[in-house]
Amino acid sequence: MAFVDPSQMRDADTGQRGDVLLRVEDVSLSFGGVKAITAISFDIRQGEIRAIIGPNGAGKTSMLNVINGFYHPQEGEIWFRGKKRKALKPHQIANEGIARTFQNIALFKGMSTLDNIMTGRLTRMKKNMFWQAIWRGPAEREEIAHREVVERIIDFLEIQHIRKTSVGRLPYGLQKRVELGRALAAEPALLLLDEPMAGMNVEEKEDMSRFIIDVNQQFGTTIALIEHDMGVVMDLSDRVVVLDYGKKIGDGPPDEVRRNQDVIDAYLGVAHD
Ligand SMILES: Nc1ncnc2c1ncn2[C@@H]1O[C@H](COP(=O)(O)OP(=O)(O)OP(=O)(O)O)[C@@H](O)[C@H]1O
Repeated sequence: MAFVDPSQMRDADTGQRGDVLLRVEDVSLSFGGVKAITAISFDIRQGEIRAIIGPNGAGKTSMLNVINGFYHPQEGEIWFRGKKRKALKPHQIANEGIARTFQNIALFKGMSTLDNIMTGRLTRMKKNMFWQAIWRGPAEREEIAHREVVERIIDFLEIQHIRKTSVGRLPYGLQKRVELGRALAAEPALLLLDEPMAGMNVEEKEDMSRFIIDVNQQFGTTIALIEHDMGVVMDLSDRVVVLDYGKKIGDGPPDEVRRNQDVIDAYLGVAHD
C-alpha cells in the first residue's frame, strides 16, 4: 500500500480534498411502490472522509448499495473516476476499486482472522488454478506477495494476537476490525463502511475511529461511511450528506450541516409536507 502525504491531498485554497472520485447524479431507486431514494446528487472527493447520515429508513444503506453496484437505480447516473458507470455485477465493482463492510458483519465465522483477511485479496489474484497446475513458481510468488500485504494490514490494525483465532470466537469490536481488514486487503480506492461503530462500547468506538482516520491519512484511502453516532460523524468527516425520507436535505462540512434547520427538524422528528 502506498503512503500518501495527507497534506498533499487538500486543496490549499478551498480547504477541500482532491478531484471528484465518485459522483452520484440525480439517482432514484424504488422497490415496487416504495421510493427509497429520490433524485439525489452528491460527490465524493479523492482523499476525503464523507459521511452519509439520516434518520432510520432515510435511504442510507440503499445509497451505499447503489454506489457499490448491488442495486441499479431506475434513474440517474453514477460516475466513477471520470467515467459513467455501466450496470456491473458486484464482483466487477470490487475489481474497479470499491470495497465495503456491512451493517451486520459478513465474515466467515469458522475461519481464522488471517484467512478472512486473505479472502479480501481474491480480486487481486491473477494466477489461477491452470497456472498452479502447470508451474507453481509464479503462483507461489504471488501467494507470498499477497501474504505480505495481509501481514501489513494485521500489524496496522494491531490484531497479531488473534491472527489464528476463528472469527466467530472474537468479541464484536474485534470482528468489526477484522472486517475492516478484509476490505482493506483489496487496496480499494473507495472504502464504504456501513455503520462501522454500531453496537460498540465507547472504547471500541474510539479504537475504530482512530483506525478509520489512520487508513485515510496513511494510505490516502477515500472513505464513505454511514454512522448514527453524531459525535463520531462530526469528528471524523470532512463533509456530510444528510438524507431524510429518501431525499437529500443537507450537504456540507459538519459545522454547516449541524446548523441546517431541515437537518435539525429531521432528527427531532418534526412533521414535514
Ligand atoms: N430490499 C428492499 N425491498 C423493499 N424495500 C426496501 C428494501 N431496502 C430498503 N427498502 C426500503 O427503502 C427505504 C430506505 O431503506 P434503507 O435501508 O436504505 O434506509 P436506512 O437509512 O439505511 O435505514 P436504517 O438507518 O434503519 O438502516 C425504507 O423505507 C426501506 O423499508
